[in-house]
Amino acid sequence: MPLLEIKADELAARRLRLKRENRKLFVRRFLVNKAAVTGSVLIALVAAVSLFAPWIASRDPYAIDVVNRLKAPSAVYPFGTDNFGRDLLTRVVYGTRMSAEVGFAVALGSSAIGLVIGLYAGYFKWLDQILMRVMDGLFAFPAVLLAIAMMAALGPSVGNLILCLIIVFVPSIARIVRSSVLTAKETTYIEAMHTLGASHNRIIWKHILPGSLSTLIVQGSFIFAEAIIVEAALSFLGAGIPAPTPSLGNLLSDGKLYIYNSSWMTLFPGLALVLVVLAMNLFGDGIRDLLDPHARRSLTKRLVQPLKQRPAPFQAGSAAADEPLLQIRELKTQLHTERGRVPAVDGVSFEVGKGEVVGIVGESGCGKSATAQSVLRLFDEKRLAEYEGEIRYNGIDLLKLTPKQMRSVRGNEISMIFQDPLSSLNPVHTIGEQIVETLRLHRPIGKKEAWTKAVELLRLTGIPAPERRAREYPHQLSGGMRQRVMIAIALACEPQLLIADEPTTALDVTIQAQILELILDLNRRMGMSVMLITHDLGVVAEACSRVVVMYLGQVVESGDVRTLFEKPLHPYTIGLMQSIPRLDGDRSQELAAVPGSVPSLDQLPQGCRFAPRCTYADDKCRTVMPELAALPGGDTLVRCWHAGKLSGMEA
Ligand SMILES: Nc1ncnc2c1ncn2[C@@H]1O[C@H](COP(=O)(O)OP(=O)(O)OP(=O)(O)O)[C@@H](O)[C@H]1O
Repeated sequence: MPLLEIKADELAARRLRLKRENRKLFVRRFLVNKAAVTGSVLIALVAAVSLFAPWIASRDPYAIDVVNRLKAPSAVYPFGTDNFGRDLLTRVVYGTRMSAEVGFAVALGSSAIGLVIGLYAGYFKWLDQILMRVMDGLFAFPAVLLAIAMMAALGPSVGNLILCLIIVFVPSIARIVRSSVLTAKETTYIEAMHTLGASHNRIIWKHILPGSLSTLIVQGSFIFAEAIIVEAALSFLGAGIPAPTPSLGNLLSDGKLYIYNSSWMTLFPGLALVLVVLAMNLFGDGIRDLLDPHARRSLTKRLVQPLKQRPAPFQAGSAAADEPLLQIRELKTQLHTERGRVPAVDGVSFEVGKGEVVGIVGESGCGKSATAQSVLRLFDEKRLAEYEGEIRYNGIDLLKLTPKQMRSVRGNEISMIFQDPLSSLNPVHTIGEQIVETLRLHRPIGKKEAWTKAVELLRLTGIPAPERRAREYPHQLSGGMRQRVMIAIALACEPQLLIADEPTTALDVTIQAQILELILDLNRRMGMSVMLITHDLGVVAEACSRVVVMYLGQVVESGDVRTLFEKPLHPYTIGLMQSIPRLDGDRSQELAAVPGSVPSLDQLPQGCRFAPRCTYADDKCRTVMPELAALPGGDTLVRCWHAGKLSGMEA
């Protein structure tokens, strides 16, 4: 039976039904949001006035009629006339249209430019320094003052006004978008997208942008309102739209001299200004609530066009059948941190065979995750990390691949799952969309087929009602379910190697056992190799055939699980084993923990790294670093001067 069973017709019908339900739900939520409804009604009114201006006000907005100057509102002139006898209703209608056009153009222009600047400045640190300093410079000037200065230089015209206002408002959009990018960048789901092989541009536009959209739309609508106010202020001061073109600012400016005797000249343009600004502000507030990613449904799909680009394919090598799938040789990963250059991984060597489960153990900070991240080259190679050594995957050294080739390895050949499934999933995309994304990133398949596969993958990982779950967002699922989803995403492209970095740590005990069983079951059924990173030696004993014990960036002991657990040779492994609670142990006795704690990487001891915590340490240990080597007649590799002596002792 094929792994992913397809029931396309049934799924398509359900999908259509769910789409309709989503739409209905959005409309219902919109209708109960008073601010959004009132704002939208007012905007519709302004839009109608702007579009149908010639029909609403049939008089010529420029026609001077001195005989009828300064006429009070009446049946003939509902808003009265101005100092040139022009019909004020007509001028307010055309003025509103002009102001709305300026507001719309400025909101659109500044949002588009500010969005691009904010996205790239937030994502690339080096660009941030340049772009944000320029933005800060512009932001330091009060909006009106900056606009006046630019208009004075360019000269008054509608086009120049729009250009100046776009420049004035770009910094506020850029700053807001940038800060939402900085927050998004911290989340593990963006890291997870790197592990799945997504390019920077794809991550920015597909995964970070949706999270910034609600902020952008809200801010855009406020800028619409603010641009109209600044336009009015500039025109009022004679530095905006040149007279006699009607704009709300010009009308207020015209009325200021007659405010005491002909107050209608300022009253009606003033009311129109309040109406437009209020409409945009109410709309912005309402939309902010509706677009909250935790409350909304499938809006992102409509707002974001999927990007089509795919990473260049990685030509998998063909290692001999008996050769290990992954061979790590003398891997060194130096990280440039605030504490200086530190060796997070320091000469690590081990192998993962085809279909094998290898455990990596050690206390927190021993370099387990750093080793895993190095295999997928997840550290930023421009600023943070330098790699040395070899990481041979199917005979090909991953350290020699280009970034593009590396992207096609991640999520495709080698997948990774993390300990916190919630932060590894994108909150603004449904579960199904995220699996489809991974599939389409590496496989030339259509959306429909990818969706069917996504549902089957969810079924494979034991998620009940997978069709419904695929439509849900990460926050709607329990921790165990989310980890199953992460596994489904990791398995989407049927990788040959799964790196599971403490996949059960964030889950409760019964769920931990289920997730572990699921990983092992998939390993057995799909023949997929697994690199299992854990603190839990019990899990290693149960699940792995070989184990690698790490301490301070180095392998201190590695070998066959049974042999190593029966006769651990390194004092650190012995310490770790003694700290495991035993059912047959004496419960009145405290569990022995390894004394002391893992030192920081910038304070590495001389000689054996474990010496300061080791009860067997002597002068030689404290001065000369032991090599990782097997004892005569043994297979287990150990890095200890006293291993020979310890091999004769009981653990
Ligand atoms: N991005 C990073 N920047 C700076 N230092 C880092 C980074 N990632 C890891 N390190 C450092 O590398 C060392 C090893 O960390 P690593 O996360 O690999 O440990 P670990 O054994 O996986 O621990 P844990 O079980 O807590 O995840 C630590 O000293 C850590 O501070």
